[in-house]
Amino acid sequence: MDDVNETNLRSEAQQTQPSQQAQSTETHDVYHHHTQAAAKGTGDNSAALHSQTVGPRGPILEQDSKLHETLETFIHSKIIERPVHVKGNAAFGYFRTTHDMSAHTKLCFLQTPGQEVPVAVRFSLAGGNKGTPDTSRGIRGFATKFYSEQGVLDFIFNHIPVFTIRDPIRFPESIRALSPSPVNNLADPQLLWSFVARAPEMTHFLLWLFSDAGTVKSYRHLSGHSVNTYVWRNAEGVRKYVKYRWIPLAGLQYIDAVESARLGCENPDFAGQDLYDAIAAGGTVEYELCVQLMNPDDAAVLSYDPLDPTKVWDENFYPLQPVGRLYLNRNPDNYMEQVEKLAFSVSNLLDGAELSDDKILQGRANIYTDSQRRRIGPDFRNVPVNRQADWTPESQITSGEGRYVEGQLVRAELPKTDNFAQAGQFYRALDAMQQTHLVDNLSDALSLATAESQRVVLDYLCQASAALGERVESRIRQLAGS
Ligand code: HEM
Repeated sequence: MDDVNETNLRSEAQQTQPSQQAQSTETHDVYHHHTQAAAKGTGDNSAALHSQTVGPRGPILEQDSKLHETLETFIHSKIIERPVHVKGNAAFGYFRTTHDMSAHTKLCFLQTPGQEVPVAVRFSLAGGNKGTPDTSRGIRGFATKFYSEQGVLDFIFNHIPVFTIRDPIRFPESIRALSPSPVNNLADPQLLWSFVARAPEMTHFLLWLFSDAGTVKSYRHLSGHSVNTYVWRNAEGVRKYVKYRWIPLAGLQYIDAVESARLGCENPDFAGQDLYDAIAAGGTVEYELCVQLMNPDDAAVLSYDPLDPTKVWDENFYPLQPVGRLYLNRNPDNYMEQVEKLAFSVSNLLDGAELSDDKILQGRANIYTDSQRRRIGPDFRNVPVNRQADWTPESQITSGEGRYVEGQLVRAELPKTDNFAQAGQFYRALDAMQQTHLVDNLSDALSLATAESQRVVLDYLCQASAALGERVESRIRQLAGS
């Protein structure tokens, strides 16, 4: 199995022969063996193996271990779902460095243009379940595993640049707000809006979500944002803040609410199918990796905190710098082993890449592997696609080695919150049609909230942009009258 999966992960330059690839599709469970055996029959289509019975009409014997193994193997063929990002699709390929990043980071595969590492990427829907339409409004995940000579590095990104909250202790509450009712498993707008009313920091995220950026048709046309601020450390030990971004080379594309609903009915797996078909037809799906770099001292002079994931960094001051390109050119051939068991963690780091003090990022540091121990089992690192069979706790790269930190233990908000300025900038930067889509989408959803939640959320919108707040309020009045 090890050899087989090693084969699947090699970069394009080292692609395997078709016969080897076919071999990798074989799963060695008893169930599969039986169906294969039946299929090979010469004209006799009866089952290759029967349950052991007393006479041909039964009863079945409890001692029939062949039957037992067959059924027992079947019930273990599924694993526990991820707690979030349940629905997803993956592809394999490689990353090629285009720019020497050694001035900023020791990351082993970013030292020389032309360096290549194999990668696995999983795109996902952050919310919903395995039946949720790919085109429905929501956040898409974009997770990448780089298999370098020094070990594995994971990027676990979302498709919009800002997050809902800035303290991880609110994560369960925020996910419950975006989930169906625990009472009847049906959509309950009060869950979302009562949370938003208690989370002014979510205003920026809300505008992104209800703009057309919240409805995506294809994984080949979306960005990936690190959202969180990470750290790069160079050979001299100098640390810089870094935000990463994947830019789709086929261009960024969003759809509006009408097309989202139409495509969702047509094919709930629209984006997954589109990705699979593009690669199966011999195509390559490509993204450019860019970074924004910041001197940590800038935090003192900025109006916002660069460790706050509800904020973006102004590209005029922190320009996007190209790093390399991602090429996806191979579909998985075993969904369970290569997609469901993919185990990403922000703590899969390499020398030169660290976590910052961004509280959301720190809150994520251990929870991914906790989830994987539960859903895959304690041996999740030994699953070939995760390529960490030699991993030990000592081999883990921990962040900030040697850094001096001092302060009082507190449970406190960041000193600079600035919840509304960037939300207003986002609205003003949209063209007239996009502004109208945002107003309509937001009004339709907010009109279902209680009067009190509406009042509070409208106040947040007005603080972001008086024009936006007024348009949403008047549209809600219109909807109530119609
Ligand atoms: C406190 C904040 C967060 C917590 C507690 C959290 C927790 C989790 C957990 C437990 C999983 C499932 C892991 C697994 O079973 O394999 C997950 C998956 C994921 N998370 Fe987060 N998360 C947080 C914030 C974020 C942020 C800010 C992003 C993006 C920037 C993000 C992106 C993802 C993605 C893309 C996946 C799916 C990975 C895959 O394809 O397997 N999460 N998260």
